[in-house]
Amino acid sequence: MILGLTGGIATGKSTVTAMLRERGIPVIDADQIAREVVEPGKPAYEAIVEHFGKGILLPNGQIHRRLLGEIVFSDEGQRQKLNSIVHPEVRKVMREQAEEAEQSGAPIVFMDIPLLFESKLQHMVDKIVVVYAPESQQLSRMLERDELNEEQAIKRLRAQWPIEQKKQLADFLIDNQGSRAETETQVDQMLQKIKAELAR
Ligand SMILES: CC(C)(COP(=O)(O)OP(=O)(O)OC[C@H]1O[C@@H](n2cnc3c(N)ncnc32)[C@H](O)[C@@H]1O)[C@@H](O)C(=O)NCCC(=O)NCCS
Ligand SMILES: Nc1ncnc2c1ncn2[C@@H]1O[C@H](COP(=O)(O)OP(=O)(O)OP(=O)(O)O)[C@@H](O)[C@H]1O
Repeated sequence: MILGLTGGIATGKSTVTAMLRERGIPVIDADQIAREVVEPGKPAYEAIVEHFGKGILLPNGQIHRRLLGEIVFSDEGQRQKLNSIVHPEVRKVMREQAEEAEQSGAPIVFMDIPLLFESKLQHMVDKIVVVYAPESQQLSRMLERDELNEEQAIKRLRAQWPIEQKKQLADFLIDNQGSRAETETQVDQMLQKIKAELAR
């Protein structure tokens, strides 16, 4: 069974991913793949430099993510352009990794895809898990974690579907407003339900 793990920015997807991996469950990470496919020399890297110019590179030739983020989270057209370069490459690698995991005999595979709904990727998964925290907490966790000011954090929030909308579409909801321990309990309960479904 392939489960899509999604949510909003800073709702706790990586936190839940770490809990799943601790339990030996493979998780394919779209954000991680999105970083790998834009490394120097990769086709997406070349296309990004071609479109956005050498001004978005660091002195070592890597993409200046903060600067590119500033551009694409302030301009929807530029964001769509970046998405159209990066997303097909990400999907390709995700499919390859899912096949590998299934071939290795894993009965349950998670795919952490932040933009699962926005990119209409529901067809890639059997069930959808939404990691939820209210918008106010998304903002405060973003401000604490990332070196963003409030305006920049709000722009990132606005680039995604509202979390309340995603919450309505979940097959499994993990409410990550409380402590990590409370989230851990919900992860275990969800896994029990999934295993029971598989055994049926
Ligand atoms: C714009 C970039 C360079 C900013 O990099 P940065 O290191 O600051 O952020 P990071 O990649 O860790 O993303 C953090 C979060 O931002 C959100 N986010 C990222 N890209 C997008 C996007 N195109 N649209 C909406 N939200 C996005 C996601 O919730 C993601 O989890 C980078 O996010 C990127 O290349 N984005 C395009 C690819 C993409 O869509 N990635 C996310 C899902 S595959
Ligand atoms: N239950 C919790 N209690 C306290 N802090 C938490 C909890 N869950 C997550 N956090 C913190 O909130 C921040 C966001 O969590 P995390 O990185 O897991 O979110 P994410 O959904 O993966 O974010 P992104 O979309 O940016 O990749 C992190 O700094 C994390 O340590």
